[in-house]
Amino acid sequence: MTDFAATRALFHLPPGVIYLDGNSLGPLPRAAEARAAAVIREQWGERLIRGWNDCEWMALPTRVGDRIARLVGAPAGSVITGDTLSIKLFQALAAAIALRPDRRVVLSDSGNFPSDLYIAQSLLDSLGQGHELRVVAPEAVADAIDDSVAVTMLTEVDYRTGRLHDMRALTASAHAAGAIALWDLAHSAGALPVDLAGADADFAVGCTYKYLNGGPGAPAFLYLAPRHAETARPILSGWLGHRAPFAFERDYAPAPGVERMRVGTPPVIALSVLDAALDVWDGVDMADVRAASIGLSQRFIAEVETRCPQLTLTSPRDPHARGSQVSVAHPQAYAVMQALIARGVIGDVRAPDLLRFGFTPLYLCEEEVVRAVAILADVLATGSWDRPEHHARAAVT
Ligand SMILES: Cc1ncc(COP(=O)(O)O)c(C=O)c1O
Ligand SMILES: Nc1c(O)cccc1C(=O)C[C@H](N)C(=O)O
Repeated sequence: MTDFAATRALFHLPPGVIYLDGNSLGPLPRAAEARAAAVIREQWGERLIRGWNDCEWMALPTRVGDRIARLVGAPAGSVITGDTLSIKLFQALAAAIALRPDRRVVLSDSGNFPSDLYIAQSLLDSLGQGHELRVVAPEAVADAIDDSVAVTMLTEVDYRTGRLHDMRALTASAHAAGAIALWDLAHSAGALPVDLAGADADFAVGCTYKYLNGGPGAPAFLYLAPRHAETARPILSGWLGHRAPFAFERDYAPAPGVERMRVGTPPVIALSVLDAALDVWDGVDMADVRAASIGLSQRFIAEVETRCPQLTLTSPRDPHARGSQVSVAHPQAYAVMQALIARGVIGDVRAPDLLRFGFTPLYLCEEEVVRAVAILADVLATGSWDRPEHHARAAVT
């Protein structure tokens, strides 16, 4: 049984804050702070360039990848870390398309994160071979998979509503139609059990700054199914994806397995911080996390529906049909959220009208959820959100 009081003690949480935004940016694991200082002072500071060998910096992308693999149901040696999610998505999609050279359609849905759709469209345009990005409603994905589809490119958990796709069923449908299945796990990794191998996914990508608590801009990850490991073509063929980077050969030859999806120099400090952040997961059972997260989000919904008649639930009511976040609509969502944040309850908003809250049992308990909704109810009932300072828009939301 996971000891959530013990995991909570591993985080620095600012006093007076109830943090319901770990689905966007996880809080600081104490070990990450110590590791950052040690890597900067002792490794970079003292070892200088010798750190590449003495501190095994070059192995970080795979070593950290293996730790993430355990959390997303992937075998060791199938996950690489580095770059950003947008870059890893580009690489995975390009490699997936190349595995189906006779097909021209990439299928996605309108709930996908815009960056994924932008990246896909720009990649398809650059190929100049008449590829089409077909975007359907999330509920229409299953029926839209046919033998024109080269790749299904889906984000398992919708960033706005938390709606959860059935990864196993949709991957099976994609394969039955001869397509490749690519999954974005940005809102899944560390939020709920993911079984990439069991679902038979071909590619997956994800970020580590949300539920994996790797810090702002933390490196992304990419999963390559072992069956494609020797055939997938890395499109951003950087030198560190070469089979022998320090041979400095004129021509590119891919490294074995997922290592070919490396691009350039690993972000050593960021990967070290992420490595330390992942210590939190030692001894954590993802099934326990899921059960606790459902408990928190169900309690949140029940409290909101009892105390906040001004809000409308926009997430699936069935906890098994959503990830670890809940959104509710209010016409003045932005100002309401600013008023809430001013009272110490941090969530976020997504335009035009969604208040979004993430549930992270590693450091959040039910009493805080109840208290957060009491404050939200007060903000709504008193109209304290309707002050000029709460309407002033920040650049990043
Ligand atoms: C589903 C999804 N895909 C892609 C991204 C973009 O990731 P990044 O900005 O790290 O490249 C995000 C979040 O920003 C996301 O939620
Ligand atoms: N990646 C982000 C950033 O650099 C700044 C602010 C927010 C983010 C996010 O992660 C957005 C996020 N993917 C979302 O679910 O909306």
